[in-house]
Amino acid sequence: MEFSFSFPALCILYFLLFFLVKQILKPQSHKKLPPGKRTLPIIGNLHQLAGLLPHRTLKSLSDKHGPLMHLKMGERSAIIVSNARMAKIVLHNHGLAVADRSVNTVASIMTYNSLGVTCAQYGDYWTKLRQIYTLELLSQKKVRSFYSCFEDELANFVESIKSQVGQPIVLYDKASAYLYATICRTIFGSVCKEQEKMMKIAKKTSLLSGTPLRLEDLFPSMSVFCRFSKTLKQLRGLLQEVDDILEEIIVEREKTTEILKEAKDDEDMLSVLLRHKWHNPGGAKFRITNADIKAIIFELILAGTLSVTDVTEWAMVEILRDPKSLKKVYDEVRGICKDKKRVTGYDVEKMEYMHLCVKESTRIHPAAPLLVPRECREDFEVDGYTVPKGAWVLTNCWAVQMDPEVWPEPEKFDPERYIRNPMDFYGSNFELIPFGTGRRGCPGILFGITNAELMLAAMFYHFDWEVADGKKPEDIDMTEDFGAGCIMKYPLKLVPHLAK
Ligand code: HEM
Repeated sequence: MEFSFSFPALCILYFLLFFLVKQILKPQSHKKLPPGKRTLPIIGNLHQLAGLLPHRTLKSLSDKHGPLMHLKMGERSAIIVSNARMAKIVLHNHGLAVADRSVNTVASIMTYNSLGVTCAQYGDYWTKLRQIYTLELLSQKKVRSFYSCFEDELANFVESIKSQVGQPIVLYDKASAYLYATICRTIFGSVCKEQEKMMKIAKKTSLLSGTPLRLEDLFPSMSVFCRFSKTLKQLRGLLQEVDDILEEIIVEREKTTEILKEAKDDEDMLSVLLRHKWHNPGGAKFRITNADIKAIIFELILAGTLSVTDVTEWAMVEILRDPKSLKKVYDEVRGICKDKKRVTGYDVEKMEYMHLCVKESTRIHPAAPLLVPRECREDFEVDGYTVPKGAWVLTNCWAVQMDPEVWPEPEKFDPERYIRNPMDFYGSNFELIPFGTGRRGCPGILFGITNAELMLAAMFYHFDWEVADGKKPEDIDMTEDFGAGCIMKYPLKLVPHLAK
C-alpha cells in the first residue's frame, strides 16, 4: 500500500507534532492561575472567542468565572479584568507590574518597531516621551492654544454639511475628514502638503490592522512562517510611504526654520518635537531622533482620529434616540452660542449637559472596549491567584461600565445619572475607564473630547437632524462591529436641515 501526502497536509502534521512535543516537554507550573474556562490542546480557549464581539463574549465568560479570569489564547496566557474592584487592584495597586504593552506584529510595524508612546515598553524612553505628551503636546494649555485652529476646521466641517442640506450624509466620513485636517494642522501648523495622501494611508492602515488576533501573536513559535503574510507586506509598504512624506517635511522644516531653544505658546507639535531633538531640554539621557518623531506623528494622527470619530458617532446616535436629551442639548447649545456666527472651544467648555451626554455614551460604547492590551512584567498575587509574568492583561472596560451593581439599568442612556453620582472618566473612578487608567491611561482625553464636543455642538447649533431613509431615531441599527475599535456596523446616515 502506498501513502501520499500533499505539502499542506505535511505542514499541518508538522505543526501538530511540534506543539505536542512542546506541550509534553513544558515544565509543569504550580502557580494557581485565576479561574477560567477549560482549555483545548494547542488552541486553548480560542474557539470560544472566534468571530464574535470579544468584549461581549468575554463578559459572558467572566459572568460565569469571575472578574479576574484566565484564558489561554493559543500559546499565550491572558488575564481578563472585568469589574471596577479588579481594575483598581490590577491597574492601580499593581500598576507598575502591568505598565508594559503587549505589542503585536501589526503594532510593531506601524510604530517603527515600538517607537512612540503607545507601544514603547515602560522605562526611560517611554517616561521621557510621555512627559513631552502630557506637559507639552496635549496639556490643557496646549489644547486651548489650538482652539483657533479647531474653529477654522470646524467652519469647513459646517460648510461641507451645508453643501448637502436635505441630502443624506454619512456622519463618520464628515467627522473623520474634520479630525484628519485638525490633527494635521496642530502637528504641522498649516495644511500638510500631502494631507490627502496621509489620510488615505491612515485609513488603509487602520483597516488592515483591524484584525485584533493574528496567528503569529497567538503562536509566537510560528511567527517565522507568518513574516511574509500579505497584510504585513502591505502594512510595511504603507509605512514606507508615510516615512517618505514625513522625512521630507522634517528635513524641509529644519532647513527653512530656526529651531528655537525655548517653548513658545503658539508652536505646533512638530516644533515641540524638533526642539527636543536639537536642544534636549532637561538634559535627558538620550535625544529623540527623526525616527521617534515620525513614529510619534503617525501615532498622533491615528489616535487623534479613529477613536474620536467613534466617540462622536455613538454620542450623536444616543442623543438623537433620546428625545429628552435631544431637547436639552439643543437648548444648551443654542442658548450658549445665541447669535454667534460659530461655536468656539470656550463655548464648549460651558456645555455641561452635552459633556454628560458624551460621558454617558463613552460608558455604553467605549471606543476601545478592551482598552489597549498590557503585558505583565512580573508575577503578582490577587485574592490568592497569580497573574503570571508575560501574560496579556486585557481590561474589559465595557464589562466594568455595564456592571448593574454600580450602574442601575446599565444599557439605558441616562446622562442625568451623573448628577446623582458625579463620576468622571479621567482615570480616578475605576467604574468609568473608557480612556484607561494609571500610568498608561490616555494622554489625549482633553484633545479628543474637546473635538468630539465641538463637532456635536456645531451640528446641533447649525442644523436640525432627521434620520436618513425615512427611519425614526429609535429604528437606527445599533449593531456593533469590532475592528481597530468598537464602531457602528452600519454607519449613521443623517439628513441635515438648516436650523430654524
Ligand atoms: C476621544 C477618544 C479617545 C479614546 C476613547 C482613547 C482611548 C484610549 C485608551 C483606552 C488608551 C489605553 C489606556 C490604557 O492602557 O490604560 C489610550 C492610550 C493612548 N491614547 Fe487615547 N483615546 C482617545 C483619544 C486620543 C487622542 C486624541 C490622542 C492623541 C492625540 C490619544 C493618544 C493616546 C496615546 C499616545 C496613548 C498611549 C499611552 C501610553 O501607552 O502611555 N488618544 N487611549
